[in-house]
Amino acid sequence: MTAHWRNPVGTLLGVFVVGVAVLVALLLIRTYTLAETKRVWLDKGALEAELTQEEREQLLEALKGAIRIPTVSFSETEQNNTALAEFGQYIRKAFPLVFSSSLIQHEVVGGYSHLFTVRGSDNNLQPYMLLAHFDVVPATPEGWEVPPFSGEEHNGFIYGRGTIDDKNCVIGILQALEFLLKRGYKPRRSFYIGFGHDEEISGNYGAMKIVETLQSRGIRLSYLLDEGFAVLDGVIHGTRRPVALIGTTEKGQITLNLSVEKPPGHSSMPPRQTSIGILSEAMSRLEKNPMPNMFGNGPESSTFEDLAGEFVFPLNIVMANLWLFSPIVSRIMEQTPSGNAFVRTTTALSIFNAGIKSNVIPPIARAIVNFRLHPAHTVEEVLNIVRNTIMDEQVVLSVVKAFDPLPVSPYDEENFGYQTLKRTIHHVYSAAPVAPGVCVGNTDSRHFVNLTDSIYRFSPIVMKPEDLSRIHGLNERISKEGLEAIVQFYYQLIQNSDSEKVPGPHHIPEEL
Ligand SMILES: CCCCCCCC/C=C\CCCCCCCC(=O)NCC(=O)O
Ligand SMILES: [Zn+2]
Ligand SMILES: [Zn+2]
Repeated sequence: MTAHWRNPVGTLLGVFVVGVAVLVALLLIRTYTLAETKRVWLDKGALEAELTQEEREQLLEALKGAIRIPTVSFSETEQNNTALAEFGQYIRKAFPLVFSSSLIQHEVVGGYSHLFTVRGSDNNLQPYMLLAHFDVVPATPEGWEVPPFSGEEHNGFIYGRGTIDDKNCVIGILQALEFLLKRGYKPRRSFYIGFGHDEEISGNYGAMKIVETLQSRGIRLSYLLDEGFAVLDGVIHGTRRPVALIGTTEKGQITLNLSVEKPPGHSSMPPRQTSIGILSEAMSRLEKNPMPNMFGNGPESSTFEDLAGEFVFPLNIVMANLWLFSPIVSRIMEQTPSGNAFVRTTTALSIFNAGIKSNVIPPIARAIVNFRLHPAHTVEEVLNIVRNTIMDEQVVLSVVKAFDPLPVSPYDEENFGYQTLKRTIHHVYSAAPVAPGVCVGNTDSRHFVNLTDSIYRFSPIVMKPEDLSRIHGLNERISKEGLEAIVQFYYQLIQNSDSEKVPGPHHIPEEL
């Protein structure tokens, strides 16, 4: 037996090797234990919508007609009101059974928004709500393969502003309900449908008025589903198959106005710095000094832990052991715009206006910066960081809009809304694994926090990496199959929501 003090290096090496072996064993045990507990369970959904060819055509035309109505929200104060009113007339014609059913009460709220009350047979079941919006952000033809308000079909896709955000959901919900009514469906659980007309600017005159209407009637909701995340195919690097993220919370927001005022004058005798130069430097400092990486300080960690088993080796080990690997993961995440949005408060310089004439020193320069707050940040904290980054008294800050990150909705096995969504996603999207996540964009659902604690942001669409830039960007589109899947999803969700029990892995679905 060799005395250890005679060979200390060998002893140290032996201890090191054993230590590494133990660590790897622990990592593997945790990885596969976590994966096992998150095993996807299959569940037969409710009755499928077996669409006839004529119904398929009807659905396509319904979306195309909706896209052709330019319901644009140009700015916080300017909308195409004529188009908003026209859209209301359009859906009345396109969905006659919905608008004539004795089970459904329809109201116009806030001038242009729509509220449907669908009466169920069992008053003991707490109602739920499906939310969407039909206003869209502006789009000019430059860069589009087809004109953005033509609704044209191209290579199996319908193109147009609103095909992802969010007229696809408006039409999908109405078409699913129209088909259900056509097949004699009568709901057990009452539900509400809300379509906002100003989501892209505030929701203050649409969604907020819907909230006030429901609150005045003493309504509490079992759960609420709005637009948001999606079935992500290849978006999360390293996942073996499409994964569905349900937004159980959403980031906060600050829309900040920055301005610099300086005396005007002749451009032939310019000052050392004009208002444009001063403001440009301030904006550049904000852009060059991103907010701190907060990965691991919010609910985003549970997204990856829940999905650990869906990652390829060795990422599955990494994601199951974020206690050890989160510094590496957070660095990788911040390399893409979508991943970066997941790990920090983002800073977007979105508007810059200045100057009145080429030979006049600009009297004022104005800009807008749009921040989306990570769940671990507050409005006050971010404004302090902004002030300390700009460090220039000449730059005047004024907050246009601000709200803290939203509360995290429950997503445990006992929550009816989350589990019913999960069950429906599994059925319609070939058992895609489901995980909770922080929705990086904002939605009208944030106004409903006093009506339910179970608010979920999920659009029933499949998104690939190249689709993310289509949202508010160029060539927004949806495939014909994708549109049918949307109808299928809501058709199933409405039926699944009739259950009085929280669906579990072995739940026997109700037959229509
Ligand atoms: C692990 C990294 C995952 C990152 C996944 C990002 C996937 C993004 C998928 C969908 C985009 C979310 C958009 C949410 C809806 C936004 C609606 C809207 O435009 N609201 C107005 C606004 O936010 O200003
Ligand atoms: Zn939008
Ligand atoms: Zn939207």
